[in-house]
Amino acid sequence: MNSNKPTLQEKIARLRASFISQLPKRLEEAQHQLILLKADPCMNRVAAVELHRTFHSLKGTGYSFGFHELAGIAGDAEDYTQQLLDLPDERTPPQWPDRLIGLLQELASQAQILVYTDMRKDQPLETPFFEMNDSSSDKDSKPGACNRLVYICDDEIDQVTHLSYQLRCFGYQVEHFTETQEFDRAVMKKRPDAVVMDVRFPHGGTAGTDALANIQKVTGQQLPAIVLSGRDDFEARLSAVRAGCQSYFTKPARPLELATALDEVMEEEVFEPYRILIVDDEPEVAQYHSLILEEAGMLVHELSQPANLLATLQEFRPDLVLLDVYMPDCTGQELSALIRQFPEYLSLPIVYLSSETDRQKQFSAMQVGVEGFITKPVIPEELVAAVALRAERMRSLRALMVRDSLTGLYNHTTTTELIEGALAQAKRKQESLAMVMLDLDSFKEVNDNYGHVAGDQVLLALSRILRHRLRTNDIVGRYGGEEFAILLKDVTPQVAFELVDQLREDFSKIRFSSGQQEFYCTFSAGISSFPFYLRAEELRIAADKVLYRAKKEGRNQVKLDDGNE
Ligand SMILES: Nc1nc2c(ncn2[C@@H]2O[C@H](COP(=O)(O)OP(=O)(O)OP(=O)(O)O)[C@@H](O)[C@H]2O)c(=O)[nH]1
Repeated sequence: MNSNKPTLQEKIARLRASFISQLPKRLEEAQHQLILLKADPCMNRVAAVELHRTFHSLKGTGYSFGFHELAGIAGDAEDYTQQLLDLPDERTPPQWPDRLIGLLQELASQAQILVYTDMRKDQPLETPFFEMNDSSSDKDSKPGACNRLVYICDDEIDQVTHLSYQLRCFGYQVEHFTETQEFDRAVMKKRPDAVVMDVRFPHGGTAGTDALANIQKVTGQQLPAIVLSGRDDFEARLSAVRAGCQSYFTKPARPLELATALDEVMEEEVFEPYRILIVDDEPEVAQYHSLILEEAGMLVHELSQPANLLATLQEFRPDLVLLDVYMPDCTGQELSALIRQFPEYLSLPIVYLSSETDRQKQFSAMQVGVEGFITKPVIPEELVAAVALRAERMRSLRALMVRDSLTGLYNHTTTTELIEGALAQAKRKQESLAMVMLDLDSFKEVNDNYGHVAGDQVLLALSRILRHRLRTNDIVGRYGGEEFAILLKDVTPQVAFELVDQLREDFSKIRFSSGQQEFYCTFSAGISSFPFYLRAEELRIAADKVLYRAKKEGRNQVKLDDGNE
């Protein structure tokens, strides 16, 4: 029996994901139709009708799935194509190809944003009896808003006040309690995203961890929690394990370490299922393996017709392919070789799932760049483990292509592409944008005085602040070594200035440590804006120029471009 039957929400989520994955292909087709259209001086009506249909379908499906931005552009394109179709040939305006090319470019930018967003999308939390914490929607709407809610429970008021202050600098919304009873009441009223709990309280040596264990017992749900305690003995640590706490820190608190641990416990709740493609000509066999993997939380697509493989790869975007070796139309070996003909699938893990036990035949079948061989009948746990391990590696590899490995922010190339896309969108919506170039001050000295590892901690802390304090639809990238590029959407230059200046102030108060030494760090930033500058490169140069001025005038400051540089 399949206990993992997808809910309606999950089915819709799958359909949305599939729509997103198909977008590049659809837009490619539209581009092809446009080329045909352009090639004919009298406008090829057949291609125009086809193009109209494509825009129409993108609009309809886009709205159905809630992609209003994309659907809006497709709607404009549809209207414009309809106007062209309604005109007699001799009255077609000369600028029509440019207008359509522009709209198509906007659609491509929008599609790119959706694809990236889809790669980093979170699953909603299931909190049936707690009041839903709606702070994430704040984050999307208000520039610079704090987001994730952390409860700190500790009876040492000085510790708590200082730690709350530092964690707020990292972008958490923090509430603190000095008594466990007060903490209990707050949790039942509003579930936090994570908890920092002390162990010892005046009324009990392990009263803090006991309170957490009790909440779990009463509600049946585990709160993501870490311990920060003055105790460092076996009993205290064991009580933390029993209360389900993921990390244990001893006082004094090191805010960056705690922020990192908090991120980890919160991220554990985010799970995007591995996407597995099973190619097997026997549907029942495919279904059986599919059930095992689905039971382990994976998303599985079964394919019995190898001829549909390429289309399926493109649409389903699997993290791994499980291939039967012997099929009537072609062999697994041939299919693997075919997959490897495409550069984009060179790193896609392929694993054979076959009843072939002859080691020699297995070995020769793997010569075409196949990762592994699992023999039927499978042991379910082994199948799940082998697939999960390889799929995870594929995920990490994909992330590497888009993100900077140290900070997890977008890398230089991705940042530049996303900024171009956002600019096209702002032009269409006639919204303002702010571009921020941000650079750590005297960072060489930090490395020289406290070591490269400490320098990396500073980079991590700054990226964490940027990620948490900016809205999810803002673009934050690591542009170079100690330089960051940020694009703030739909903000006036003044609002952008105030926001970045507040970040600067908060960041300057974060206490870093390296061995016994403690130090603080600052950054300088330059801001330029659209529509004052119309092109991405102009925006960057202008922001860079004022950043240079901020450095020259003493660092630890933000400068706003006024067009006079
Ligand atoms: N720890 C660490 N340091 C890095 C990384 N990338 C670049 N850096 C260092 O960043 C420093 C940048 O130094 P400079 O360009 O001289 O600038 P600065 O010392 O920050 O001085 P100003 O920008 O003028 O305030 C160099 O020492 C680089 O080695 C990294 O990933 N980790």
